[in-house]
Amino acid sequence: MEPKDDSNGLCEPKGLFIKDRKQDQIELRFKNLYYTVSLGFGKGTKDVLKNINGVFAPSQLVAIMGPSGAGKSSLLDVISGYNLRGVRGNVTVNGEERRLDSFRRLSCYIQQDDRLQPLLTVNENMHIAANLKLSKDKTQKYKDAVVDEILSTLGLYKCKATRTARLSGGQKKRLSIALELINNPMVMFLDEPTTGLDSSSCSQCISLLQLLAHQGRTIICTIHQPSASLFQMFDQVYILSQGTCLYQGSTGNVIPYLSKLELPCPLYHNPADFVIELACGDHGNDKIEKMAKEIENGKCVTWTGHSDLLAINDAPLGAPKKISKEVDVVHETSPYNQLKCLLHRGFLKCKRDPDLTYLRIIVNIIVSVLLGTLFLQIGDDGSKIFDNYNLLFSLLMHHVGSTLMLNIINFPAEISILTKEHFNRWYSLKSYYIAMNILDIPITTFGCLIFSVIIYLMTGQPLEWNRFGMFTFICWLMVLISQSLGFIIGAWFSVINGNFVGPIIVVLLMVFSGFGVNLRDIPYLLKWGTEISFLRYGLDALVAAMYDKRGILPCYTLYCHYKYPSKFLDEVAMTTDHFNYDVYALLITLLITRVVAYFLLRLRVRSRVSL
Ligand SMILES: Nc1ncnc2c1ncn2[C@@H]1O[C@H](COP(=O)(O)OP(=O)(O)OP(=O)(O)O)[C@@H](O)[C@H]1O
Repeated sequence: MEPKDDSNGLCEPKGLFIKDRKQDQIELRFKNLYYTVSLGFGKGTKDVLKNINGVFAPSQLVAIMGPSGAGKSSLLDVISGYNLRGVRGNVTVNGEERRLDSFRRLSCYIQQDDRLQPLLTVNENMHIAANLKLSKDKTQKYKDAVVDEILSTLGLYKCKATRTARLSGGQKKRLSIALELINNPMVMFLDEPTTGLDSSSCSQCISLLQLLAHQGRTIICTIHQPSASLFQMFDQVYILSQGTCLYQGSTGNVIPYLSKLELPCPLYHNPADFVIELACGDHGNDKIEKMAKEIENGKCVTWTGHSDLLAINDAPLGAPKKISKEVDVVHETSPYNQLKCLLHRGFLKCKRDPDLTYLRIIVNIIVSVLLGTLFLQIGDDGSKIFDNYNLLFSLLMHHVGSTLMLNIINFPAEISILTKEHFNRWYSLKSYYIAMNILDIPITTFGCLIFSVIIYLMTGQPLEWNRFGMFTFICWLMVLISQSLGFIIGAWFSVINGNFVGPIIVVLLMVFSGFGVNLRDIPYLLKWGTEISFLRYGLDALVAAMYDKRGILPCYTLYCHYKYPSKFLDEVAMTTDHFNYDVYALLITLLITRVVAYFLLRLRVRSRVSL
C-alpha cells in the first residue's frame, strides 16, 4: 500500500528506520577547544575557536548561533571530525575520547550546499544510498521499506520519480537529510539547513529535525538569524561571538539569562535577534565579555535546564591533547558491492546525460572529418610526407587537448559530492576511483575507434590491420594519459586555475614533443623535458606505426624529396624502431599518472578543502 504522504508535509514514521534507540543515545562534550588557522606565509595564525567548552545532550535539537564569522561552521567541522587540522582540546562521546572511526559510524554531516546527484531521481538516489549504507544481510524488501518510510516521513514520497535537479530548494534539503537517515545515525550535524529556504520550508525543515531529535538523536545545526517562531523550535542554543561562547542553554532560558545579566530583551523583540545584536557588539563589547564570563566560555551548564547534566569540569575528561588522527573507516558493505553500486550510478548518469556522451562522439567525428578533408589521401604520397607528419601531430593534439580540458572542467564538481559521501562513509575512495576509471573506458574506446577509422580512411593511410591497430592503440593510450593529467589538475586546482594551468602544460608537452623544435636541437640541459613529454612518445610511436618497413613511397609529382621515409625521419630526428619502447614509456606514464591522480584525490578528499 502506498504510504500516506503530503508532499509538503511530514508524516509520522512507522518505526523501521526511526526506532526507539534510547540505549544508543549520544552525549557530546568538548573542553578547552581551540581551532587555529594559518593566515598565510609570514602573516601568523588566528584562533577561530578560543578555549570553548560545551555539551550537546541527546534527544535535543541544538542551534549554534552567532554573527557571521563567529566560528559556527568551524565548530561544527571540528566536533564532527570533518576538520582535524589546527584543532586542540578534548571532544568526548558519552564520556570517552572521540575515536573518529567509530564516531563516524554513528554520525553524519550535511553541508550547507546540497551535494546531490542532479541527474538521478529521488528514488534512485535513495536506493543507491541504501545499497551502499545498509549492510549486505538486509534484504531488498527491507531496504525498499526503509526508503519508502523515510521518503514519506520527510514528505518526499510523491517526488520519488522526480529528478533531483528539478526539486525545490526545500525538497533538496530534505533529500540531503533523507539520504543520511538511511543508516539511522544517532548524531547529525547540519550546516545552515535553512539557508535559501522560504519561511514555510524553513519551519518544515526544522520541525523535521525536531521530530528526529526527539526520537533520541543528538542534532546540531548552525543557523543564522531565525525568526522568533523558528527559534522556539530548538531545544538548546549555543551562542558564539568571535570564537567564544556567550550562552549555552535552553531556548526558554535565554531571556532569564539576559535579565540576570541586566541585559533585558526589549518587549516584542525577537530574542534571537537581540542575542545576535549583543554578540555582534551592537550594545558594546563589554556585554560580550560579561556574557562569556557568566557562562564560563561554555563550562556552565545550569541554563540547559537539565539538572542531571554534569558540569564540564565534573565530567571525565583526559588531559587536553591533539585530537587523534583519522584512521581508515570500515564501510558498511564490501568493496565489491560499493563498486557495483557506483558503476550502476555512473551508468545511470551517463544514460541521463547523453549530451556529454554524444558531444564527445560528435567532436571526434567532426574533427576527424575536418582533418581528413584537410589532409585528404596524403598517407601514401611521397610528396606529402611532411603533411602526414603534421596530421599525426594534429590528431594527437586533438586527443590531448580535448580530453584534458574536459576533465579539468568536470572533475572538480565530482569532488565535492565525493568528499561528502566519503566522509559519511558511503564507500571507500578506492572503490570510487576504480569505478570512475572503468566507467569512462567504453566511451573513450568508442570515441577513439570512430576517430581512427574516419581519419585513417580519409587520409589514405596504408590499409594494413596491424598498422591500423597500432595507430588506434596509441591514440587510445594518449587519451587515457590526458585523462589522468586532467584528474591530476582537477584534483589539485580549482576550475579557474585548472583552465590556466592545463593549456600551459599542453604547450610544454608540444615544445618537448620533437615537433617544431627538432629533438636534436633541444639544449642538453632541457633534454629531460623530452623524456617526460608523453606527446613525444605518442608522436614517435605514430610515426613508427605509419612508416616502419614502408620502403619507397609512390611519387605523383616530378620530384619527391622524401620518397624514402627514412630520409624524412632522419631530418626530424625520429626513428621507426622505437615503437615498443614508446608503448612501454606510454604505459608507464599512464600508470604513474593514474597513481598520482589517486593520491592527490585522496589528499584533497582527506583535507576536505573546497577550492
Ligand atoms: N582555513 C581558514 N583560514 C583562514 N581563516 C579561516 C579559516 N577557516 C575559518 N576562518 C575564519 O574564521 C572565522 C570563522 O569562520 P566560520 O566559517 O566558522 O564562521 P561562521 O560563523 O560559520 O560564519 P558564517 O555565518 O558567515 O558562515 C572567519 O573569520 C573565517 O574567515
